[in-house]
Amino acid sequence: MAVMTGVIADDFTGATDIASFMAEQGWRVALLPGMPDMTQRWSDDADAIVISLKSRSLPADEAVRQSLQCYHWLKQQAGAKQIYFKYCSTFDSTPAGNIGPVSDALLEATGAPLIVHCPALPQNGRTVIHGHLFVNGVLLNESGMEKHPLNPMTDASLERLLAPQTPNATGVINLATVQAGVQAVTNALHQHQLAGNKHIIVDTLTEADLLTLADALQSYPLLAGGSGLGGALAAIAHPQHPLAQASGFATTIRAVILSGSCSSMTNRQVNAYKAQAASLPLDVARCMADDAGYIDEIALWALAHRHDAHAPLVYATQPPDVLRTIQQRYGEQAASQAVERTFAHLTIALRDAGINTFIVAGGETSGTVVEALQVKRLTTGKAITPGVPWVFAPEQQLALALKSGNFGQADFFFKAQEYAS
Ligand SMILES: Nc1ncnc2c1ncn2[C@@H]1O[C@H](COP(=O)(O)OP(=O)(O)O)[C@@H](O)[C@H]1O
Ligand SMILES: O=C(O)[C@@H](O)C(=O)COP(=O)(O)O
Repeated sequence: MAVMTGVIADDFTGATDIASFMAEQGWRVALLPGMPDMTQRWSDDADAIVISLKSRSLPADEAVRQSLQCYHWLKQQAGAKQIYFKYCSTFDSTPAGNIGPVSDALLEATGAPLIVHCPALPQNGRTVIHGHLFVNGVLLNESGMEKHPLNPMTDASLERLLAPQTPNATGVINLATVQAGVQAVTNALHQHQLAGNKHIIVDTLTEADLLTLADALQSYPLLAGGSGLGGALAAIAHPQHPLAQASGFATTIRAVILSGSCSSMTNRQVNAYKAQAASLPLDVARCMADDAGYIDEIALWALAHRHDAHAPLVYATQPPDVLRTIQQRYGEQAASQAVERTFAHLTIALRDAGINTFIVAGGETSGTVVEALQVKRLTTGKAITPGVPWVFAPEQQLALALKSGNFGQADFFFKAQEYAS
């Protein structure tokens, strides 16, 4: 079966985010965690296949290699007509990549004249005006994202952020043009193509702007950005399918919460939750020591709380000043790897002890957890909050909620459990 859109997502929360927005608009979405088997032909009915990689923070050449492998599979084995490179609505990247290098590799592979970048997600407060990214009306570099542990976003100009990541020329389609309608966008794209610009950033303020862009871009071979445009592509597509939301909760839900995001929203969510539920902070010194006894201790603690009214929370989440001290002591990469490794081992220990429901905060953290669980295929259920659906691994009988760092409100961890039924 030919698939309309093949999505290559650079992290796992991003994959469930775009899958959720597409499914809510009536698309049949297949969600594949990790790279598919290159020899396997796709034979199911799907409007979109979303592949989640954990490539956002990899060295650029490895991110490119994995993304291209997904691209070839999506084209050759699934017949995808359009390729969508899903990255973060806060443009998470560093001067080394990976948005520029992966986009350039996909440009070359597809032969597309240009790649359109639409990170905006107005429903969650991400907008782009004059090529500058805002989060809830605040410039990206003042939104808290400037303190991200792996990719601090210290500028809001998308052209300036892309410049060190690509040798190619960039351009912007401004809001006035987008709001002038589909033909104006089509003309502007043509002008950029004539000028030789390769990376075209589109301003987007509202849901209506997304629909205009989707209309203008529905047959474009190569798109990139957040989940907003993905949802809009599904919204304007025909035919629509009846909304089908999977459900796969175990009869007896045994849940834990693992939080590895240090975003400002996750800090609020952890603070709100730990005031009312059992919670355990990770000790990064012990994570660094990679001591198996530590994993057993945390797992036993979590299991002792599995019958509490609220699921136990294990968290590495820390406010920026504490995080800075930890990173200065151990190094950014080493500390983050130690924390991720601890979550991976803990996930396996908890799964082996009968935990069947994981609520996870943070994109890299979610990637670590899903990789540890060796999940092969996920189905998409109802959204707890925009961009965060429950997803299910039917073979392993697991339910997962993978929350992007800054998504949800302060009560997210409570709300996720209310939605588990
Ligand atoms: N206390 C901590 N000290 C050092 N690194 C941490 C700490 N807590 C989390 N991290 C690391 O920070 C990164 C957070 O990234 P991620 O999970 O993607 O969150 P977000 O979705 O907010 O970007 C992870 O690699 C995680 O292991
Ligand atoms: O586009 C988004 O904001 C999310 O889908 C996403 O990618 C979030 O990444 P993390 O905050 O690292 O989870």
